[in-house]
Amino acid sequence: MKILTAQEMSEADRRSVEMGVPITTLMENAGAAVAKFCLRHYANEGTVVVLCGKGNNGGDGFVAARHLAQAGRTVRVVLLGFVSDVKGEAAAALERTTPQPDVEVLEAQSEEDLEAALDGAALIVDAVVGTGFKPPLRGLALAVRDLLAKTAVPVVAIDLPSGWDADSLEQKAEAFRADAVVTFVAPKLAHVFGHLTPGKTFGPVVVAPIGTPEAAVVSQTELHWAGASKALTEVPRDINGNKGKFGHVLILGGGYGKAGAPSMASLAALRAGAGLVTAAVPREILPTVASIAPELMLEPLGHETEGLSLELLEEEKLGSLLKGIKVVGIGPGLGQEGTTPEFVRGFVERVTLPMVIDADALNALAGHTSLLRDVVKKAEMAGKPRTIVLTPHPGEMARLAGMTVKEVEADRIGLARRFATEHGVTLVLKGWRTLIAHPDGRIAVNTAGNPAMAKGGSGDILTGIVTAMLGQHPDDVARAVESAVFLHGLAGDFATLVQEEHTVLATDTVGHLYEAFRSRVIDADGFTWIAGVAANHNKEQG
Ligand SMILES: NC(=O)C1=CN([C@@H]2O[C@H](COP(=O)(O)OP(=O)(O)OC[C@H]3O[C@@H](n4cnc5c(N)ncnc54)[C@H](O)[C@@H]3O)[C@@H](O)[C@H]2O)[C@H](O)CC1
Ligand SMILES: [K+]
Repeated sequence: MKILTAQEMSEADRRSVEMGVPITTLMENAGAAVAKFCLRHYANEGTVVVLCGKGNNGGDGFVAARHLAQAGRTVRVVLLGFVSDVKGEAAAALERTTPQPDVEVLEAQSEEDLEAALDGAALIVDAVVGTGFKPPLRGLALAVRDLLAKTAVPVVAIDLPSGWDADSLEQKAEAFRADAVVTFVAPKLAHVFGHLTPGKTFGPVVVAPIGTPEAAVVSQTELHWAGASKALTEVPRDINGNKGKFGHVLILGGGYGKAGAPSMASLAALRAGAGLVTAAVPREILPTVASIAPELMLEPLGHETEGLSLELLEEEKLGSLLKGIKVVGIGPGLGQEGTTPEFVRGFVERVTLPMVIDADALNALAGHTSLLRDVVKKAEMAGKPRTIVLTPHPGEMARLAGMTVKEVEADRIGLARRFATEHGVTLVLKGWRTLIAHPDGRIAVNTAGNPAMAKGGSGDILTGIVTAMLGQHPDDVARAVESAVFLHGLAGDFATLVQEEHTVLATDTVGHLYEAFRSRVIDADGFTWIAGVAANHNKEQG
């Protein structure tokens, strides 16, 4: 699903009208969608107060109010201003709403009016201002913001929490509080990158289709939202499939005191559907790694203190290590001792299997990234394109790109895109809103996951999941990687529903992977949950 700027959204509306879908229809569908969301998720009795501005966001609010009243809810529309000031489409929507005997319309002129209007509300719908917001927030809207901050009544925002700039990557103090957001057609930048409360992830953000023709939605940014692909998680495993068909994964890593990393990557690969998983680790830690799961197979590598032997790169030895392997995950716990970095570079050069490169294997490539470009080019010329996925955190990215972490964080999108296109690789830049940059320049943004996952081991788990997904879907690299990243985040979100962010361990997320695979981001009403999907599923099941 594309991610749009406010400008692109208004162009989509304009094109939509040209293509024969009038604003009236869009507004009717938008308001109906909001009502549907409220009825399903805030089904409690009690008055719904719909706070409306005078623009089209308010128009959506009038339509929502009508549907809520028709569904039997007590509805109070509170207009910030006079009915006579409402013009155009919004006025028409208000006219379609006011014949409803059950909809009370109040014209609020003061803070006192607002306070009285909110009295006894069981649910508040924020339709004060949407994409038409021009900062700074002014007039009565300021008073509304302060009242919402004080009350515990749930708030559902239409399109955007009022006062939030659709293009802003950072939430400003201006914006209203919201517990859920229903937006339309496609997420805007703020829905994907924004924090509602600084440092805090926030509840459901859903995208409702409102009849805008697909062709009307054009995005220049090449940014899209990375959900788990239904095609990859919903389709049952081939009934005739055997373990070979689902990919034999090799996790190569580990070192003295670093048995945990390859263990966790292997465990995650097993849980993410790989047919077979082999961990190739230094002989000394082999028994420890083996103990993570009896399903795991093991291959001993040489002594770790001198680093991995370059002899392993000899054709015969490599051939025997990689026999039957479909995809390699290299790096977790590998260390940088002695010859190891040189081994990694030789491995990347010689092994043409799809490969996920993480941790110390990434560090081995710092200062040698031209190697990536060269092997990718060479393979392309030979007509056998390579699949290389790098999974750096910002520190590893900084080393790879030869810059500081601060510089990486200042332009994550630009840097990820440049690196991926220049080197012909898929780059998973981890952190708040992990980015997946594809070699063709497209970028997917992951919205699943939470601060519980900012812990050691998380990256190893991700490497295992990405490797396993690639092993199962080697011809669908982009979707396999995006799905893996999303599933990992979602598993973390499910974990925090039963534990606290402080207590969740990386291995705990593996135990919740099944819930991530099971969950659907598109609900029964056709809404796409770009945030809050775990909480929704948990509620439905509970
Ligand atoms: N395809 C779609 O997504 C559709 C979206 N719709 C909805 O329309 C709004 C955008 O409507 P627009 O009329 O352009 O603007 P707003 O209603 O968001 O804002 C105008 C309104 O707000 C007041 N205002 C502006 N800035 C401020 C401020 N700083 N402080 C206080 N008040 C402010 C202004 O005075 C006006 O009264 C979009 O978000 C969707 O919700 C349509 O339904 C069509 C389809
Ligand atoms: K709003």
